[in-house]
Formats: sequence, C-alpha cells, structure tokens
Amino acid sequence: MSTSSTRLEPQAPQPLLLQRFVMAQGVYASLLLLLALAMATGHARVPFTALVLGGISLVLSQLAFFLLLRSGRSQRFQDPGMTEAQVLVALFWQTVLLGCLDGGARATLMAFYVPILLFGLFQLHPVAFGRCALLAFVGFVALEWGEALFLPQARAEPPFLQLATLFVLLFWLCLFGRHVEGMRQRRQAPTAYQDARHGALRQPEDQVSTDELTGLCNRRQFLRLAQRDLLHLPAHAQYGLALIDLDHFKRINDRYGHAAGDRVLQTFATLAQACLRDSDVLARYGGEEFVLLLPNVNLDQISVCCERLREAFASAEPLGLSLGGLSLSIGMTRLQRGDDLDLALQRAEQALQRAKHNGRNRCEASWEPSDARTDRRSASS
Ligand SMILES: Nc1nc2c(ncn2[C@@H]2O[C@H](COP(=O)(O)OP(=O)(O)OP(=O)(O)O)[C@@H](O)[C@H]2O)c(=O)[nH]1
Repeated sequence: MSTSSTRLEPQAPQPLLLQRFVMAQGVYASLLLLLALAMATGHARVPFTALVLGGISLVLSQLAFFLLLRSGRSQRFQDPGMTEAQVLVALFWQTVLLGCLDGGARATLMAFYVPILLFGLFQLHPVAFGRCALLAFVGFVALEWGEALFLPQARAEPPFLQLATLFVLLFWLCLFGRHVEGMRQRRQAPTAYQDARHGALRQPEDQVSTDELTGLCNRRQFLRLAQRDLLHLPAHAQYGLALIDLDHFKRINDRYGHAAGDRVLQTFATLAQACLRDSDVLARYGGEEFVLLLPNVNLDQISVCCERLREAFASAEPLGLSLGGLSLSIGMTRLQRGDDLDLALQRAEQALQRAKHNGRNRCEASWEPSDARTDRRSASS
C-alpha cells in the first residue's frame, strides 16, 4: 500500500478493531432493514433469487474480514484494521443496493454513503479518503448513467440534482477530513513547543537516552543511572539487578511478523512498568532483552518482583489474542556497595543463561560472585 493510505491514528489494538467491525455490521444491518422496508413499500425491483445471492455474497465478504481480524492475520498488513478495504467493500455494497431501488428510494438511501465514509474519516490519510469518496461518486454515476442508457424505461436521463448533491456532500466530507488532520497536527504542536521551551538541548538528550519502540530508557542511560546509584550506595543498602529475556522471541517474529514482535516488546514494557515501583528502573538492554534495577530490596523481594513479571507476561495478550506460550526468563543478582557493575551484569547474565538452559520461563539467581563461578564451571563441564 502506498504511503498515501497510511493510517493517521496509531494502530488500534485488535479488540478495538473488532469493535469497529461490529459497528460497521450495524450500518450494514440498518441498510438491509431499509432495503426490506423499500421492498415492502414497492420501491425495490429486484428478483428474489438475486437478493438471496447478493445477501450471501455480502455475508461472505464480511466473514472474510471478520476471520482476518479475529485470527490476528490482519496484523501482518500495513493497516491491521483494513480500513480502506472495508470502506471500499461497503461502498460497493451500498452502490449495489441502490441499484435495486427506484429513483425516489435511491435518492433517500444515497445518504448512507456518508456513515460508510465516516468510518475512514479518522483513520485514513486524506488522499486515501479522497480516493474512497471518488470511487463512491464514480460508482453512483455509473449506476445512474448505466440505467439511463440501458433501462430508459426506468430512467430517461441521469438525475443531475442527485449527482450534484452527492458530489457536494463528498467534497465537504473530504474537506472535513483535511480539517481533522490539521487539528490533529495542531494538537501535537504544543508538545513540540513545550519540548522546545524546556531547552533545545533536552530533546536530543531524551532521544539518546530513550528506546524509541518501548519508551523505556535505553542501555546507555541505564548503565549511567546504575553506575551513579552504585557510587552513592550506602553501606548496608542492597539493590536488585535482573536481566530479562523474552523466550523464543524469534518464533513470534517468524510466525506473526516483525510488527507483532514489536507490539509484544511494547506490551512487555507497559505491563512491567505497571508491576514496578516508581523508583525501579526498567530499560531495554537490546533486542528482546531488558534490564531492571530494584533499589533497596532484600533477596526475597527481588525474587517476588521478578516472579510477578514472569507471571504477568505469561498471561499477556498483546494483540488482543492469546499468542499462546508467551514466557520470559530472568537472571537475578544483587548489587552492594563496592560491587562492580560489569561483574554484577555478568552474574545476572550467567543466571539468565541458567534459566534458559533449565527450560526457560523461570527466574534464576546468582547472588554472589561465587555462584557465578559455579555457573561458569557447570557451563564448561
Ligand atoms: N520485532 C522485533 N524483533 C526484534 C527486535 N530486536 C531484536 N529482535 C529479534 O529478536 C530475535 C531474538 O532471537 P534469539 O536471539 O534467537 O532469541 P529467542 O528466539 O528469543 O530465543 P531464546 O532467547 O533462546 O529463548 C531475533 O529474531 C531478532 O531479529 C525488535 O526491535 N523488534
């Protein structure tokens, strides 16, 4: 898909996409009810079999969308909500339905182009939205012209007033779409302005200290913070340090796509932050590995906190789906005054390797340097 169809809003989570789909079904149901009313009042002139076949095709087209959304396969698309495709299909059915009606009923139900297009107004780029509006207009013109040409007994000439009205309606909708985009950009502008006010130097610093995907601090910033804390650690204080690695993450990428993998990383970051205290520092260490610093904790508290993260991730549903078997492994250690950060990280890494080796989905600890030496011996034997 071209950049012009890029969605304007951030990707909605899958339950929201399904909710929007259900709303769209409401519009279809209203349209079909009105068609039934038109038939009952003698405004529809379509053979019953054509109606049944049309109804079945409509249901099948919606079933295809539903299956793609429900199974999570649509997450592989650039637009997981398939907004443009859904709007185009709805416009097609609306035009077909109008084709079943006589002139008077058609003029009335023509208004349904508007709610259909509204589904795309907040999601589609103005260019993609304009494309949908244009196709709606062309479809309607083709319908009216075709009828005037091939069914002169039904309509002697195209209804210019209706065509002009539809054109004006769609034109204003497109303008409104552009206005919505303008408002969105203005809404974002104050944030940029505030950032600028807080000093032009702060922004590049934020960028180098933050991981773009998860919003957590990055490895470099983490090391800086941890080093600083270690320098000022009081004599009897103890910090927890943990390396967290998502298990079989490559499989998630391979099976559901890189975008889904990214979403899993974001989900972990969000849920982990919800499980932690404000004073804890969680950072993206690289790839699918995270690092955690827990100030002023005893060994039990470190284990309990890491177990809580492990359990929370196991029941996470990042794409609104149960991906099945989400898990992570954690290597824990402690930091005390006089400790060397690099050595502590090595201890945590060795404990993490032990957790992986022992079957993943678990927390292992190397509290003391002697534990790490044991780990090295067992790894080399
Ligand atoms: N989606 C996504 N994938 C990433 C990112 N960074 C690293 N990866 C992927 O993470 C995967 C890590 O794979 P491995 O190192 O084999 O680890 P694993 O599959 O989790 O296996 P174990 O750690 O042994 O359980 C690789 O496929 C990387 O491409 C990222 O930012 N986004």
